[in-house]
Amino acid sequence: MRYISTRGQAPALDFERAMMTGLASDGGLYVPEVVPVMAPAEIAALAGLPFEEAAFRVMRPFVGDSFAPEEFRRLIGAAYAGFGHAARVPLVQLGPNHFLLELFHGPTLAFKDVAMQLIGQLFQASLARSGGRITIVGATSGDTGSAAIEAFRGLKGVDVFILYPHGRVSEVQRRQMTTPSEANVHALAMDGDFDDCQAALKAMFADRGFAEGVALAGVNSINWARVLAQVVYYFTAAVSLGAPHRAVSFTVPTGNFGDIYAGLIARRMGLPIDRLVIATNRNDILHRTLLTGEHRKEGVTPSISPSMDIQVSSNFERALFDAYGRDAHAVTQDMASLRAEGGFTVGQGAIEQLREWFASGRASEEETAAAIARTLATTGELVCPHTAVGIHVAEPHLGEVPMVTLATAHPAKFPDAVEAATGIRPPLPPRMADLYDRPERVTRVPNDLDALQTLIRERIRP
Ligand SMILES: Cc1ncc(COP(=O)(O)O)c(C=O)c1O
Ligand SMILES: N[C@@H](CCOP(=O)(O)O)C(=O)O
Repeated sequence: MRYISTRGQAPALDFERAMMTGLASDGGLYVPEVVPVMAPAEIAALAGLPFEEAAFRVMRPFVGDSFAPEEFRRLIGAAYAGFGHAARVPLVQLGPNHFLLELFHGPTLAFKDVAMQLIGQLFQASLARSGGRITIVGATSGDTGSAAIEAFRGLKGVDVFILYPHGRVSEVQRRQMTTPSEANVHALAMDGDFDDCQAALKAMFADRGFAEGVALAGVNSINWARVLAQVVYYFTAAVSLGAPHRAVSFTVPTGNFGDIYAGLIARRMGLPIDRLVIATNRNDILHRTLLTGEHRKEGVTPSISPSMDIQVSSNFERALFDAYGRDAHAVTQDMASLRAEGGFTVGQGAIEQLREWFASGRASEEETAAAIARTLATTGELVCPHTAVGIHVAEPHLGEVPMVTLATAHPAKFPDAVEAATGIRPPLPPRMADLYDRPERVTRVPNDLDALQTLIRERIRP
């Protein structure tokens, strides 16, 4: 299995090298040259399997020779052993044909753990083979950072630097990133918003001297392995609702577009997904793009679903590449316009294709809060604000086909928003009960590439 860049200039790589490389050297994102298809019988055979075995079967064709089957099985087992639910990603019924897919039973209480725990295992296995060391730099609006720190804290041969927008993550998210005491963890509170953090990260990859000098690695969803691990739960959820004999729809709270792109891959692999609905908060560039065909960023506006306060959605590039019929030149031009002019018009054929693949909607702040309150009143479920965005957007699509809304974080990560909407302050799980007592360790950093690179060079350990 080979991976190619959406910009067409970087060398094609195998799974392991694409994973360890992160962003392609031409600035593009790696995608599989060919998406493997699962036959209906293979999909049906996933029913009733433990999550780990289903994960192995869904991901295995993408991995090629990078990991031997038994090693890959063992790494998957280790990744999910610490999840707090036997099903790993359980489905909960909200209404007659509406289900929540709870993706927050991992160690840091957000869906990012599902992929990050696996990536941690895969990176360790790869580094043990090569004997190398790496510098992970991640950009986060709150959840990727804590998941990455949890997956890589204390590991030999790895330093992990996390850039988060100062003052724009929840207190729980911040403390999850600033309280780990391991010397290889570096929480950096940057002036700016998430888009600035992600732009700084991409600029570090573009500076090949820096990237090679520090052995830069990325664990955001720019990394194909992140997307791949997220494909799995579309299969497990759909199969438990009757796929492949019956189609299932999904609504996905969306920011950086990694999670919903994983859904597109699942559909392309043969999973009968009817609607794939993008749910955005007030930072609604993706919804506007589908409505108007204009992909134009406005400033990021803080919201009560802060992890989705994103206007430059990295993985949209992967969807565009596919929508343009894999025309790397068209993607490269659009990305240049996004950088230079703040936006571009999606080509006519491509926008029609995207509208065929995705539906979309947005939730205002009031609608998000109302969805939290309404869900509690009608179902007894307390949901996080990101999940509430999904529920609000999913509701008009409810009908004959079962709808699965992705519950992307635990409500206790966002206690202020949940309490404001319901009067209930969700408690942290007992293992995190002392989070507010642990000392914090964080460095304030400017939005300045040179300063960031200097700090990283000085901090990395041999
Ligand atoms: C809790 C939560 N929900 C939804 C999202 C959106 O996911 P994605 O970036 O894959 O679109 C994120 C992060 O972006 C998140 O942390
Ligand atoms: N919401 C994310 C933003 C980064 O997303 P990623 O999937 O590209 O890592 C976060 O919580 O950091």
